[in-house]
Amino acid sequence: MRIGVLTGGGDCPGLNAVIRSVVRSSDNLFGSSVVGFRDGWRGLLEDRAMELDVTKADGILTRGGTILGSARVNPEVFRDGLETVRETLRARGVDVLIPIGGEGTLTAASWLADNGVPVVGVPKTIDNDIDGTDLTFGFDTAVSIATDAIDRLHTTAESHQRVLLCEVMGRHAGWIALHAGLASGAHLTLVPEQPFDVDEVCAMVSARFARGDQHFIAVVAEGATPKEGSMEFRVGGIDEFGHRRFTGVAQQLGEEIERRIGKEVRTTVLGHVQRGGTPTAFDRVLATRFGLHAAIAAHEGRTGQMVALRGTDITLIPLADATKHLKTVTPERLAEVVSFFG
Ligand SMILES: Nc1ncnc2c1ncn2[C@@H]1O[C@H](COP(=O)(O)OP(=O)(O)OP(=O)(O)O)[C@@H](O)[C@H]1O
Ligand SMILES: O=P(O)(O)OC[C@H]1O[C@](O)(CO)[C@@H](O)[C@@H]1O
Ligand SMILES: [Mg+2]
Repeated sequence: MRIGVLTGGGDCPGLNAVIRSVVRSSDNLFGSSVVGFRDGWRGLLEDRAMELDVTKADGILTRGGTILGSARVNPEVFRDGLETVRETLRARGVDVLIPIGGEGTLTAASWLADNGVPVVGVPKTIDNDIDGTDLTFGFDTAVSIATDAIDRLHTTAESHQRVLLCEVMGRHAGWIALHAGLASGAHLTLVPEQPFDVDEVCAMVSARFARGDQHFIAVVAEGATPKEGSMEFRVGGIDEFGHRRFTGVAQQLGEEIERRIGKEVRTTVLGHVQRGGTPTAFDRVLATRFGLHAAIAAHEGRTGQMVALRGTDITLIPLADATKHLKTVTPERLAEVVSFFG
């Protein structure tokens, strides 16, 4: 058999570990060859093929990023290219394609499956917002990086009796903010799932300083927004790939806090630091297991599916089910944080 593999959407620590695992297990268990397609779906539209073998996959387990490159392609352009995709796969002799990506890549994979292309999806994203899997690889790494950064912000904020806002990634889901906030003992966590009230934020800051505390740390997910009418908020429209353009919610909130209560605020935006570099041991293991089980599913003809972590087991779920909804932070999980720091 011949397997195709590509990485789509934003990169994520652990992508190379999946690629290595697909290559090794296809070779060792089934004697199959693997071809990679560079730069996400663009690789299939433009036949950017790259032969992969055990030697090429050597030493990439610990490397961040993706040796195949990644890209975003306008969804309409991709759908218009269905015949080209089929032709590329036929010409390269691919029996089953393994796309590794976030909700967009997996939605495209599900659509390909509906159109008769054999695929087995692998979920990736630091945002941890793919439904049907308990976790995605990359999330643990991103939370570790954010936690380390916030730990450091605590001491400098204390020294200057400042309010420090740390903006972390999380387009639609606040999982990184929630976990990094809990792990680092932040005083407030703002997530996209629950618009914040600036009056309440200012009241919390004032109350903390009034009782003699020396600093205030808030973790703000990049996708968080103020409640309607709560403050003036600059929005950035939609980019060519259908994603909201962010305009720096933490910076805007910081300016508003300074204006309202006169506390000195500093903002740190962690950005792509959260996505770069080597994956944690946890993410290496999860990515490796996903790659192995995706290769096995492909060889068993169990296509139209996505590998998923359920408890400690790797299972398969239909791509159509996994891409119906995003997995967002539940009110119960948010309540845990509020009850702790309130
Ligand atoms: N509804 C769709 N139909 C067809 N193709 C799609 C669809 N949604 C996304 N895609 C394709 O999948 C690509 C990757 O999607 P997207 O940019 O959302 O990244 P992702 O895989 O969700 O990863 P990230 O977590 O970084 O967002 C898109 O650039 C587009 O080519
Ligand atoms: O690297 P880009 O294309 O700016 O994408 C950033 C987005 O990708 C993610 O890292 C993963 O979905 C989000 O957290 C973030 O909003
Ligand atoms: Mg996406």
